[in-house]
Amino acid sequence: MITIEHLSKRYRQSMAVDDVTFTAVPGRVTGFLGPNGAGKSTTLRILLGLSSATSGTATIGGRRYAELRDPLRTVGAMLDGAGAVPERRAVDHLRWIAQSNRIPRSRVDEVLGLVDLERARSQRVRTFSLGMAQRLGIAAALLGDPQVVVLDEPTNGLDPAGIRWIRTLMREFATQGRTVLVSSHQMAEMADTVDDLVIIDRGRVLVHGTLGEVVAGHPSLEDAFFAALAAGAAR
Ligand SMILES: Nc1ncnc2c1ncn2[C@@H]1O[C@H](COP(=O)(O)OP(=O)(O)OP(=O)(O)O)[C@@H](O)[C@H]1O
Repeated sequence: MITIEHLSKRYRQSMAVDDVTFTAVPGRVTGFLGPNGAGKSTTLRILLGLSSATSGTATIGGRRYAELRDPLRTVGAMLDGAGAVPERRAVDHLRWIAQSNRIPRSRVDEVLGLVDLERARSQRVRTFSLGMAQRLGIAAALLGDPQVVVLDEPTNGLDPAGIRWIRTLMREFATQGRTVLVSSHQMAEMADTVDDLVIIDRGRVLVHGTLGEVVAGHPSLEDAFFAALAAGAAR
């Protein structure tokens, strides 16, 4: 379970994240939806120990990232695509992460299979298409077989087949009882993918509920989203 409580992050005069509170629970896909600059990545970076909070907490299973005994086996994350050295071969990228986290080498072959990259395993990352790089990023996130999966805009730049693949994968994770938190600014994709939804704008949570609750009373998620943004701006 992911718990964000009264989380704030100030950059000089502006609040990138402003008193954000929500949870993402096991067995469900939680969408984190907001326009550019809303504070999604900042929240996720704090959750993953890559940035510090000004105040409040972000925990995974009740612990801050820095307090996790075995982080990669607890939470798998993909931020900014593969995040691999371009000259490295895909398999070596994964082996390096596995080795530095005491994960058996055999798991590298397993995750390459899970993301359907076996045939590209010896290819250098710089030759990868965007979709392949996203798959490699997901493979790295899955190395520790974590119960919590965090994906920051995983479908950015993907073709419809890639989007469908990621959607199916997230659904599988949830069915397996994992907690899935996925950020996006694409509404159609969220409407097809998530169980629960958090809408954020200008660092503040505007709506948090099940997809049905958020859309209720609106013709579509897109309408609900813009209504939430307008109501937030008027506050
Ligand atoms: N290192 C930084 N220094 C100063 N301001 C920052 C920094 N990182 C983010 N910000 C600001 O914080 C706000 C939130 O940014 P963030 O990247 O979290 O948004 P986002 O919702 O992930 O947007 P996007 O969909 O464009 O990725 C923005 O106004 C951004 O300019």
